[in-house]
Amino acid sequence: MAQVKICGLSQPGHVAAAVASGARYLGFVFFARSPRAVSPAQARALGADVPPGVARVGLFVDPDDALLQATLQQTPLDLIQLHGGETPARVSAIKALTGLPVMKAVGIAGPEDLAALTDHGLVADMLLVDAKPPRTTTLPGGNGLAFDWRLLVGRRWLRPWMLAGGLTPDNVAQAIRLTGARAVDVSSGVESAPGIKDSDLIRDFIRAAG
Ligand SMILES: O=C(O)c1ccccc1NCC(=O)[C@H](O)[C@H](O)COP(=O)(O)O
Repeated sequence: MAQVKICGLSQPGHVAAAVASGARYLGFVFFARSPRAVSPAQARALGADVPPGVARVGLFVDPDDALLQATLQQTPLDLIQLHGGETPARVSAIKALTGLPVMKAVGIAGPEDLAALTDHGLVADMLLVDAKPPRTTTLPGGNGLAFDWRLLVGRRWLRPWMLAGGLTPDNVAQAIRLTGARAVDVSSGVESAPGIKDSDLIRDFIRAAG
C-alpha cells in the first residue's frame, strides 16, 4: 500500500477521517493566500490528538526564519514541506534552523524539470514530485493539475519521494502502478469545493491507494 498524505486540512472532522482511514501524513498550509491556510494555533489544535506514526507536515512557501521560528514555537510539527522557490542551500539552512526533516516540492511540466529533483535530492530528506503550477494561478500548489506521469518511469532519486498533482480516488491507483510511487499526496482531489475537504473522498482516496 502506498503511504498517503492528505494536504490542506483545516477541520477536525477531516483530520479524524484521514487518520481513521490510514493517512500517514497530515498537511497544514501556512501560506496566507491559500484557501486552505490555517494559523499556527489552528494547526496545533488539529494535530493535538494525532497518533504516533502519523506525521504532522507544515507547508511553507519561501518562509523566512522568523515565520518558521514563530510557527514552530506555537505548533509541534514532524516534517517541513517547502513549496516555493527554495534553493538547495536554503533547504539546508532550514533543516539546520528547525532541526526538522524537510520535504522539498519540485514542480514538473516536462523533462527539463527533472534535474531539480536530483539537485534537491542531495540535501532534502524527501522529495514531493508535483505538477508545475500554471502561470495563471497565484497558488504554487494545490491546483488539482496532473503532469505526465510517464516522465517518472525508470527514474530514481537519492531520497524517498511522494507523487502529487491532480490525484483523485479515480486515478491514484493507475498513477501508483505507472510510476511505482510508494507515497502519494492529495489536496483538491479530496475536496467537494475549493478548499473544502470531504471525508468520504478522503476515505475513498486512501482505499484506492491501497
Ligand atoms: O494546497 C495549497 O493551497 C497550497 C498552497 C501553496 C503551496 C502548496 C499548496 N499545496 C501543495 C500540496 O501539497 C498539494 O497537496 C499538492 O500540490 C497537490 O495538490 P492537488 O493537485 O490539489 O492534489
